[in-house]
Amino acid sequence: MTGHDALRTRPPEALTEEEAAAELAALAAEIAHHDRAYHEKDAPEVSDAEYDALVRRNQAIEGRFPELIRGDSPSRRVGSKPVEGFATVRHGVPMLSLGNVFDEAEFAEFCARIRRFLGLPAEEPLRFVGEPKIDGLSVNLLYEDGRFVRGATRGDGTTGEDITANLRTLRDLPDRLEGIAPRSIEIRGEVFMEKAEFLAFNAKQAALVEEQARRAAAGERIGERARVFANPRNAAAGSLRQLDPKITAGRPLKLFAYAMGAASEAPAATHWDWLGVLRGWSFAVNPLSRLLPDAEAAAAFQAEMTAERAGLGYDIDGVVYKLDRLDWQARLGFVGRAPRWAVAWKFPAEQATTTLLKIEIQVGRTGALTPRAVMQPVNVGGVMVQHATLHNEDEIARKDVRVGDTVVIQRAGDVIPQVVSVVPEKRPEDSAPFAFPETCPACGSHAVRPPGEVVRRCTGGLICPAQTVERLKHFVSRNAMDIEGLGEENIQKLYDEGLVRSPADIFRLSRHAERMRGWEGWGSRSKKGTEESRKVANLLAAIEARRRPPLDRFIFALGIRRIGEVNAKLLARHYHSFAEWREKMLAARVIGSEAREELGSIQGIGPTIAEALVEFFGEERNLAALDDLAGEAPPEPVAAPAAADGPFAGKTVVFTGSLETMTRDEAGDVAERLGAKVAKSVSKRTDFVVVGADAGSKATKAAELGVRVLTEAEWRGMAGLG
Ligand SMILES: NC(=O)c1ccc[n+]([C@@H]2O[C@H](COP(=O)([O-])OP(=O)(O)OC[C@H]3O[C@@H](n4cnc5c(N)ncnc54)[C@H](O)[C@@H]3O)[C@@H](O)[C@H]2O)c1
Ligand SMILES: [Zn+2]
Repeated sequence: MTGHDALRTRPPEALTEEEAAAELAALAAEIAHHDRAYHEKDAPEVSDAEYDALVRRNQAIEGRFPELIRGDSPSRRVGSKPVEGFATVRHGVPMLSLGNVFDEAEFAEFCARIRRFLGLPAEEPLRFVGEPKIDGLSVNLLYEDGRFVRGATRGDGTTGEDITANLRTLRDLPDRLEGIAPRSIEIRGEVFMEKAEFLAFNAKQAALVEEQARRAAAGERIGERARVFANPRNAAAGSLRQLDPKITAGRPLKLFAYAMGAASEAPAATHWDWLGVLRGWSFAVNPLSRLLPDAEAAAAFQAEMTAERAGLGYDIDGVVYKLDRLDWQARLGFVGRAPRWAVAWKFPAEQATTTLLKIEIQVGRTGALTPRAVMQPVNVGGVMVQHATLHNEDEIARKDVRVGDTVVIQRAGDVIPQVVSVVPEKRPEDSAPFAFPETCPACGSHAVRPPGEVVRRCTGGLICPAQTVERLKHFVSRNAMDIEGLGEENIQKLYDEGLVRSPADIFRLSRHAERMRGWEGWGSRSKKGTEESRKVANLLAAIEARRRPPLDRFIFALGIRRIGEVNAKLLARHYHSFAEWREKMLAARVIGSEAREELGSIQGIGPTIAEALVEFFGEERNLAALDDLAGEAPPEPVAAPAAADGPFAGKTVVFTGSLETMTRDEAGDVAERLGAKVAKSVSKRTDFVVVGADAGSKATKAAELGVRVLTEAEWRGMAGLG
């Protein structure tokens, strides 16, 4: 705990003016940081409950020391600045935030303030409209002469991001207002994602992330990175703020309309009637919204929504209460960043304490080890919870979570429950810090964690059951062994039937031909001579055709971390035969060995790639599977690149400086394919030096030695890259 956190637990009355000023400064910085993470990056670092606690602490201190309120106080700001890449839109009327209340007493205070301001007697009932507060992204929709002309995010409240094209992809957004519409009107509402849609969408994103991680590990270049979102709100915001509206169109977004901004004429006198007008214009209005005759009805509605919350299709974090009379709203106006006439009555964060029974380690399809808490089942806000995420090894250490601990878990809008903290006073005496396993629970192979990465991974790629199917799919894929007819579905079937457990098994399938013909769709109930009855024969023939794979494809097919096609080629060309490669890799396991140095000296093979190879060969069981495979499908040595004719055939080329259109490794690969040798340093035997930006001494040396120097454009031209 930092000294600052310690201060925070003291009531504001107990602070000196100096302490209060210091804490306000720290809070301003911290809240601004979280605002950026949440609003600009859609990637919050703390839960909403934790964030709200900071905001309330700030309010409490400001309430006690009003003269210390800072110019950049979080109580004066809304959201965050629009991000770059979007045009900005100035809202006709600012889009603000909402004040919060957490219980009946605070709600009563809110009502009392309204009465005081309007000079209403205590008997005068306050009529409200209650609307579930969906956790989404508010948008401002401008209609002119009944046509949708522009849509924007809230941004910092005054200016937002222009997301018109993205909004047009929403099915819930009418392009035209039917019937009579004002000349100009701003309509406001919430864009959100339903829970089930969010889960399905995020699962797809998670698979994409894994896939990209695997491809990146294999040395492939990845375009835009996929990401998983912390909650539906961030997913909706991230989806809506895409520079490419086609991406938005593919996301399951919904819209509920609920407010009015600037308008050339007022279409209603009460908020409730206004919702009716919106419905008439065929906007979706939340059907749970309700007209509440007085504060007691509001409190009853709050209780009702608290009970119904868990069963709703979308996340809500409270209920918004708006004074129904628009003339009163106009008189009340705004204070700071929120209207005086509306408030968000938030639900308490859904937390519960229970006992941690076990920390389970799950192995993902790419070998990632992820920890999961198994707990004594407990009711959290109406839902029974037994599992919670522990994120990763570092998180467990940071929170010092131990088996047997009493833990606080939370479902604060987030769909996957999290372990927030442990209750140290309740820790059993004999407890020990959790030791994250260094072997894979699925296969027993070493699990390693490369420096700088948070994820520990199983190295038993070829034998780990958790990874087998994915590995096998990669093994047979087009750029690897390229076995026709052995797609993902068939691999899965062969795996499920127990016929294929390792790559070598594929080459032993002919032994099971009879059995395979018995499977439905594989030739059983089909007439002789049909496509289906030939399926098994075709498949076995396709496998036979790959029994002597070229070494580079063979190496790539193994799915070793960081060994993509390019690196596999480099290795195959360098070591020439399988036997040589295997022997040198085994020898390279020793740090400082000659073989290790040789590996490191190959142009294009850096230390992380060398490390990945050594890791793979360091696992005895990988070696057994590899030898088994090489016995069934012995790889063909790779001939030195054909000395084609052309400007680079048989020449020695050096690349220096940074190229704009490709990495040096990629350029080297191209040059080799054209029959050139790629060298690292310039000598008299060098034929060409290709110079990129910031080229250093090599360019100078080339000039001294009279070696021909090429610009990147000249090199591309000569290499036929256009
Ligand atoms: N975890 C973090 O790091 C982090 C950071 C910043 C903000 N937050 C969260 O964001 C929220 C605070 O941000 P805020 O300024 O948007 O305020 P707010 O969420 O308290 O209230 C304003 C917002 O409520 C939404 N809303 C939903 N239904 C509505 C309805 N029927 N009528 C009117 N508005 C409705 C609108 O989007 C509006 O902009 C809090 O929930 C906070 O916890 C979290
Ligand atoms: Zn494993």
